[in-house]
Amino acid sequence: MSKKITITGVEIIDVRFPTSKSLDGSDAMNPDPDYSAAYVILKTDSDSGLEGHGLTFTIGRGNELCAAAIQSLAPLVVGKTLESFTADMGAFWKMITGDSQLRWLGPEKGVIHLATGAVVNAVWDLYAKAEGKPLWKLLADMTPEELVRCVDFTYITDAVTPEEALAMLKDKESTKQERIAKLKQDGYPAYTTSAGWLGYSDDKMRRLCREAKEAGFDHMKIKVGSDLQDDMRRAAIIREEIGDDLRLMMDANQKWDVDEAIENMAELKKFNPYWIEEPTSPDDILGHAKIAKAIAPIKVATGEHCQNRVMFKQLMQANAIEICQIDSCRVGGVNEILAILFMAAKFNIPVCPHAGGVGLCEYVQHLSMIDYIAISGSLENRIIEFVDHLHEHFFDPVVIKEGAYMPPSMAGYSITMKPESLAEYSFPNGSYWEKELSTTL
Ligand SMILES: C[C@H](O)[C@@H](O)[C@@H](O)[C@H](O)C(=O)O
Ligand SMILES: [Mg+2]
Repeated sequence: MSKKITITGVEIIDVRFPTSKSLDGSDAMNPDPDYSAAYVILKTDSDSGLEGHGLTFTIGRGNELCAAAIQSLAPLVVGKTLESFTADMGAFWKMITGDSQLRWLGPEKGVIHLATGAVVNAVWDLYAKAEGKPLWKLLADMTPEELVRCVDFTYITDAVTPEEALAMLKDKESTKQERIAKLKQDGYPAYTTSAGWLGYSDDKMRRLCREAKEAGFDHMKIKVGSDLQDDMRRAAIIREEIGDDLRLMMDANQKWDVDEAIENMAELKKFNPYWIEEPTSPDDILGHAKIAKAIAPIKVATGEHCQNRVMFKQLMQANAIEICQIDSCRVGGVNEILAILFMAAKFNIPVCPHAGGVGLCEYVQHLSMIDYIAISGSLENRIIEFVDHLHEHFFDPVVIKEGAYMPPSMAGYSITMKPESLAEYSFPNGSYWEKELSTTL
């Protein structure tokens, strides 16, 4: 970085896509999601017009609360230089989450933390753009010491210490380039949820299963949790389409009580599910542990609603999760994700990020790649979720080849949306919503 870059302002846009109309993204708990983003643009004084973009994902109503919380965080970054942050990214994160009056709203959970995710990710996007590198490469080029310094270890040193994290990174340092070469060659394995949304008709589900298989996917996920008999019927159809060899995952989106989850999985096990995702409340650590014990060898997966690293720590310590589903903007952005990746590597738990939303595929590919390159060093049982919705709105959309994510090459965090998309889908005054709301009034 040559000249210092000052953040001069924050633009916040409430963007909503009407996915509930096609039932894309529908599940047992969320029957009508409108994939939405509280979107942030960090404006700067750079000569080349550099901006940092970030978003946090919601499913529609309430997106304005996240936008308002981002507004509350804005004074913490406006008027500061990017260099003052990148000199110590761990300190930057502590500053953003440490404002005592705003911290009262969490701490580190709920709307304020979703907003933190958007702002922190926008700073990382700006950093990566200023360095001319995709985010995964920016992180991969850091020394072990630099990467460890990005993390706030507060509340997790009983699970992993900075010294242990450093040792993990040093252990993988000499073989990093081999893994980068492998990613460029074969990509990072993915699974698809696109066929499995609950609101889809049987015919559509069958067609999408066939298409996914032809596209090279060998893992698929379906939604369960509305009605057991219907879950069994749909699982049977999917197995008929994909055969016995492909891995099938199930996602209950928090629908069940603990014992109900155990009972229902005793029935659904005949379809040989690889994992059951969010079987119950995301806050019920002991409940997850009970389920995991009862339904083994079916694995318990969770994380898309796990609010911070402290909850992940407890899930891991209690043997309550076997698949860690990080979410790029539910927790406080890249820094906190790194903390979770260190813990997952320590506990030997595969990380399979959550990406069912808008922009989440674009984000999480970078996170899984840095996990493979520098932290866990492994692809074993690791797959990134892929959903085939709304990629056309991004400048640097994901590239999937033969069921795998190819490493992005454009500078930044791949999350920059096209201005015309922002204009059309901003709520409620974008051209799409003006028209839609005037006809529904
Ligand atoms: C409402 C959303 O589409 C969820 O169903 C989705 O995030 C899902 O849980 C997933 O695992 O992708
Ligand atoms: Mg899910």
